[in-house]
Amino acid sequence: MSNILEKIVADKQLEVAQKKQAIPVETYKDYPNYKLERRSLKASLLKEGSTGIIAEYKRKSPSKGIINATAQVEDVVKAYSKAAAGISVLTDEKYFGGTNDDLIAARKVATVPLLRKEFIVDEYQIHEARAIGADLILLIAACLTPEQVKHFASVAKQLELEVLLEIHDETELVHICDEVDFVGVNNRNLKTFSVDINTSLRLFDSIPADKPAIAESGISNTDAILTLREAGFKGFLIGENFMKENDPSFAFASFVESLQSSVKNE
Ligand SMILES: O=C(O)c1ccccc1NCC(=O)[C@H](O)[C@H](O)COP(=O)(O)O
Repeated sequence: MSNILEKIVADKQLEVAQKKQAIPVETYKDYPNYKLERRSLKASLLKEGSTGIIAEYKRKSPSKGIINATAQVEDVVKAYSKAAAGISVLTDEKYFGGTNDDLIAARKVATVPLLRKEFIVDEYQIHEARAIGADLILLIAACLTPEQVKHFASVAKQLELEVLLEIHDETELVHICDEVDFVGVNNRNLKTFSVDINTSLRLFDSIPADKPAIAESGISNTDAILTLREAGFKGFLIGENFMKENDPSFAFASFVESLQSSVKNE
């Protein structure tokens, strides 16, 4: 595990232990969003004409510090909903400046599936994800054993949540199991924070054909999407490229317009 992941995971374990005392897991069934019907990212990604973009609401990050301290979650999520296949909302507060309330607010206005972007280290957080209104969860291979991935993914399935498994390199391919719906390749090296979409391109052939592949991080132009799409990727997780602008909604809309016109001219 990289140093940053080790720190995040250690903090998360502590946070979850405290939360379990404060909010018993059984109480999550009473949350209004627990009862909502779930949306499928798989259906949305595979829909004819999908942009494949999973647009992320991200205030800050370990690699960049503050990215956007003013954009309101409802405004951004409403704009993303117009053309994204899905929306990712970070709920980690310490490192990413997110909260569960961001996801709850996003659920009120989103019309596409919502990914709870969180460092899941305990099945408690999967029940919490459903309670706040997520449609899918992220499992990060670098923080979990293959057995934990299998177990957490089956808990998610019981709760009707889809599962995105994230890998960073070849050594993490062993974490792929039947219970995960998508395999994401994160292009960010967590030791150096450098991003390189060649990581996705290199790993694509090792991803089982029945799991839509999602390229994550460091996507900053439409050419990258065209290259990744050509290689076979169905999804493109993009955060900073939109959130670094004063108006992420406008940045997203312009990006989509440029993507659609390059597709027409192909
Ligand atoms: O973004 C970071 O600095 C980071 C550091 C350590 C662990 C995870 C991190 N990012 C999480 C993500 O996966 C990204 O937010 C997501 O893929 C979007 O990436 P980007 O488009 O580069 O903002």
